[in-house]
Amino acid sequence: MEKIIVRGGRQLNGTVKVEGAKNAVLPVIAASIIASEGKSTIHEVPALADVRTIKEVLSNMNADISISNNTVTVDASQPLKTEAPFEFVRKMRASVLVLGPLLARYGHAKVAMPGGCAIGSRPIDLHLKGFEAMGAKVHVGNGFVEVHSEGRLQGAKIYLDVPSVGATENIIMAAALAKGKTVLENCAKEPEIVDLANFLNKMGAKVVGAGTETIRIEGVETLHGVEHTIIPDRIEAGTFMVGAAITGGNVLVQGAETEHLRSLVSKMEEMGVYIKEEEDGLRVIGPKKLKATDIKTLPHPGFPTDMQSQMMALMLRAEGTSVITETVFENRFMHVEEFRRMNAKLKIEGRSVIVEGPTELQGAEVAATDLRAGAALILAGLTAEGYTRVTELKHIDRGYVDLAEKFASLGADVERVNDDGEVVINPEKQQQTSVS
Ligand SMILES: CC(=O)N[C@H]1[C@@H](OP(=O)(O)OP(=O)(O)OC[C@H]2O[C@@H](n3ccc(=O)[nH]c3=O)[C@H](O)[C@@H]2O)O[C@H](CO)[C@@H](O)[C@@H]1O
Ligand SMILES: C=C(OP(=O)(O)O)C(=O)O
Repeated sequence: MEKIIVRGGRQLNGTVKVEGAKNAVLPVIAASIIASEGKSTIHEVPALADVRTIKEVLSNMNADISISNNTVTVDASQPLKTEAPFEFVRKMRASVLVLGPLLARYGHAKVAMPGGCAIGSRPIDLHLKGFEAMGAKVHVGNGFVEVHSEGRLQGAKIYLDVPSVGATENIIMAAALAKGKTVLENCAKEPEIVDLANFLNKMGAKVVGAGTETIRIEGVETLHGVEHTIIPDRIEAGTFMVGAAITGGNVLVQGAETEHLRSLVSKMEEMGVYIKEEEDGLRVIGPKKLKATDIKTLPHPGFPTDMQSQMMALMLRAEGTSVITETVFENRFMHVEEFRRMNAKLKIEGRSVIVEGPTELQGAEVAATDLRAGAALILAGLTAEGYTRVTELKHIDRGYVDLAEKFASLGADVERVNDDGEVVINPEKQQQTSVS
C-alpha cells in the first residue's frame, strides 16, 4: 500500500502552478460527445485518475479519445453506444454527466445508478426531474437509470430545489440540442458551470446566464467539435494557499483566480493570513499566529465544501474556538476521526464541528477518507510533530496531480513511497501515458 509520509516543521516557500480544474474538465469532456461533427481539443487537462475514468467511459462508448501532454482530443462523430456501466460509475460519480449529452444527441442513455459515497447519499433526482420536464421518460431499475425521448427533447422551464452543480450541467447539456427554449432557475453558479457553458457556446450552443441564478438555453440542431482550455482548479489553489498559511510560509499560487476564491480569501484574511493579488496568481503569507473564525459551506459564491477539511486543518492551528458548519453534504466529517488521531480537539454537533485551537498536532498513521480529507491530513502533517503517514491515496489521486511532489518542491519534507519504501513519482501521469 502506497503512503504519503510527511515530517512536520518545514515552512512552504516558493511558487506552485495550479492545474486545470477537475470539476470543469469532467463535464467538458462529457459534453464533447454531443458534437456530431469534428473533433474537440481540450487543453490544460490535469493527469488525474478521474480524467482516466471519464476517458474509459467515452472509449467504452466507442468515442475516439486520446490524452497526450495535458491535451485531450475527442472525436465522437461516429455512432456511439449510449451506456455507462457500473464499473465506471462506481469509480467516479461524475460519470453520470454523460446522461445529458447522450439523451440530447441520441434520445437515449443508460447509466449505472450512482450509490452514496463517503460524503453523503448524493441522489440524482434533480437531474432526472429536469430531463422529465423536457419530455424524457425515466426508468430506474436493476441498478441502472435509463432515460429516453421520442424525437428531440422540448425546451422547458425548470426550477432546481437546490442549486446542484451536476444537475445544472446535465440539464444545460440536454437543453443545448432541445427544441425551443429552456429556462433553468435556481441553478448552480460555480465557475465550472461557466467553463462548460463557454465550451458549449463555442460548439454552436446558445447558453446565456451561466454564473447567475438563471440560465437560458435556446436549443440548436447540431453541435461541432472545438478547441478549449480548462480553467484553473480553485480547490487545488485553495489547498496550497492553506499550505502556505499553516506553515507560516510565503507561496505564490500561480493560476489562482481571485474571482473564483473570494469566500476563501476573505476567511483566510480574517484568520490573519496576508493574501496579495499578483499578475499571475495569489501570494499567500502565513502569520506567526492564526486567529479562529467560523465557516459555513454553501453553494458558490459561498464557502466551498471542497475546502472544508483543509480549513479544518488550518483552524486546528488557530488561537481560539472555530466552528465549521457543513450545509452542502450530509456527512462530510469523516476526516474528524483521522484528525483526532493527530491529537486534534474536535467535537461534532449535528452538522457542525467545534474546533478548539491551537493544537499541538502529533504525527500519526491516518487514512484519506475522501480526496479533500487526504489533502487536509497532509496539511495537518506539515505542522505536526514527527511523522504523519497518509494511506488510501486512491482518493487523493482522483483530484490532485503530484500532490506530494508539489509540496516537496515548496520545501516540505514529504514523499510518496510504495510498500518497499521506494519513492513513487507522479503515478497518474505514468498510468495515463501507458493507456493513451
Ligand atoms: C465533479 C464535480 O463537479 N463535483 C462537485 C459537485 O458535485 P455534485 O455535482 O455531485 O454536487 P451537487 O451540487 O449536485 O450536490 C449538492 C447537494 O445537492 C444534493 N442533490 C444533488 C443532486 C440531486 O439531484 N439531488 C440532490 O439532492 C446533493 O446530495 C448535495 O447535498 O459539486 C459539489 C458541491 O459543490 C462539489 O463538492 C463536488 O466536488
Ligand atoms: C467531492 C468531490 O468530488 P466528486 O463530486 O467528484 O466526488 C471533490 O472534488 O471534492
